Amino acid sequence: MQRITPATACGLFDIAATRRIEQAAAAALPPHTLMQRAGLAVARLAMALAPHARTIWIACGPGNNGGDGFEAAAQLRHRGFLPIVTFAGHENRLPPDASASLQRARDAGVIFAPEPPASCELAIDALLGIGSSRPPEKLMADWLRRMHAMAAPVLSVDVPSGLNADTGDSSATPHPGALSPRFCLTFLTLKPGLFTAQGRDAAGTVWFDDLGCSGTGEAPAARLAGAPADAPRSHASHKGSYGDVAVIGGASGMAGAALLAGSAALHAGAGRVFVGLLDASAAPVDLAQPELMMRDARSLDLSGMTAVCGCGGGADIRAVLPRVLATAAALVLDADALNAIAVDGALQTQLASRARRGRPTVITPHPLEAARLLNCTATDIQANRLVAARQLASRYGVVAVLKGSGTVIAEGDSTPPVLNLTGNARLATAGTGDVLAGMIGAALAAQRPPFEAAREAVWRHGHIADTWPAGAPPLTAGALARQAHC
Ligand SMILES: NC(=O)C1=CN([C@@H]2O[C@H](COP(=O)(O)OP(=O)(O)OC[C@H]3O[C@@H](n4cnc5c(N)ncnc54)[C@H](O)[C@@H]3O)[C@@H](O)[C@H]2O)[C@@H](O)CC1
Ligand SMILES: [K+]
Repeated sequence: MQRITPATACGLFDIAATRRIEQAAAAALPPHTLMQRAGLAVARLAMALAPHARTIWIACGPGNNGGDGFEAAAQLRHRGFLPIVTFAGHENRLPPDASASLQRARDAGVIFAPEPPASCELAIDALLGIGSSRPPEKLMADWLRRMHAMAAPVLSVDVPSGLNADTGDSSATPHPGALSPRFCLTFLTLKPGLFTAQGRDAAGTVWFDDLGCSGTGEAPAARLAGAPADAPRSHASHKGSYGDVAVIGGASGMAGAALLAGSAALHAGAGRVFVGLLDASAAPVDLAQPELMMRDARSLDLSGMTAVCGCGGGADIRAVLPRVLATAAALVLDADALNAIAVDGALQTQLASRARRGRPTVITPHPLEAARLLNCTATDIQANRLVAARQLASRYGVVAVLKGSGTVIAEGDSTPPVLNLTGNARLATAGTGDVLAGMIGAALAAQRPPFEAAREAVWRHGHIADTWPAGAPPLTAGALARQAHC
């Protein structure tokens, strides 16, 4: 059993692949073995999470996920615990494995109750796993609501009930805000839906058990990003070794966004950083950051530079975009640049032509910006973030960074997208997106391949928030930018 952390780098498998892996594993083992292993693993984690629990409530559903719950109940009872099982199903319609486990729970003396206990020290959600086919209703929905209203930790078996294991969508399922601590023990494969959209909030800390069935010929649907390797600088390097970044943005009243991106690029290690402001009346120097070379946006020669375009650009960014798209050696497009491209077919054609000319581009939309670029709604984007990121990447010939809980980084169709696990709600403050754009710009300027540049910068950006000291003042975008080297 392994706890998944932001440093974990491994493949994620969709439901169809997981089913094939499960069938192959079950065929190679004596009957009922997988479910016994799954139940034992649940019982072990339950005992570790609540070693002194008097009451453990296990809510079991009508399929094999419920079977894992019965099996865990039997194992816990054998070890002296007093699990209380509530069963939302019909005994005579259970699949064979689950039916055998129900009998084992009865034989072990497990208590079956018609109603959940009023309180417990641990609740185990074994209602629905990868066989969930519609939002939980009536009894199941009621039990889930009660479970998440309790202060006790919740341990989800395989998948939080009602969560789509492929997409992380659980918009119709009662998984209310962060009340109780959440854990999820998932089997055989790690599923992408545990790590993006509503998946992270619903699952909490994820544990993985391969049930002794390691090794698979299946192709992953996505991968976890994992921590980037350190990149030591050679002694003989100089500022030219790390490239030039030009931030283009900062229309009237919005210079701060461009300065934040510039500061982030600087602290992330760019050799030189120019800030080309769209507001011609802006101050000629940033006294707090004199390293930033302030220019008029229209005067910069971008042919040897990485441009970071759009931060605080407002409507004025439209006028400079044709030249930026045509001339920037490498490019990060954010915010207002993305909004301008979304409504302009000529700019879209120009963007797509960059890939054919061998000029790398990374785009960093949040879900609403992504929706504008794909001509759909933010709800559509959130319903399948992996697919949306892939569509962005292939339609525009770019590396797409779809921001949000479980940021997705996608590149074309040949590479599986990557899901990033760093970051937290501290980043939900103005300017943090500008900082990310600047960090990606610095990595591109240092000649990192675009997919790697995006993956590494996204990981580091979130890691700063994850390691921000608990008692320290709130994380601001300026402070985030100053930590961009971490
Ligand atoms: N078969 C095996 O040997 C193993 C199965 N495993 C477990 O089995 C799970 C998959 O089992 P199943 O394929 O039986 O699927 P589930 O147990 O996830 O659920 C399928 C059942 O729930 C019903 N259902 C779906 N959505 C519902 C809803 N909203 N309201 C009410 N009923 C609903 C379906 O009609 C079906 O009866 C995995 O997630 C995992 O927990 C693991 O124990 C590994 C081994
Ligand atoms: K479950």
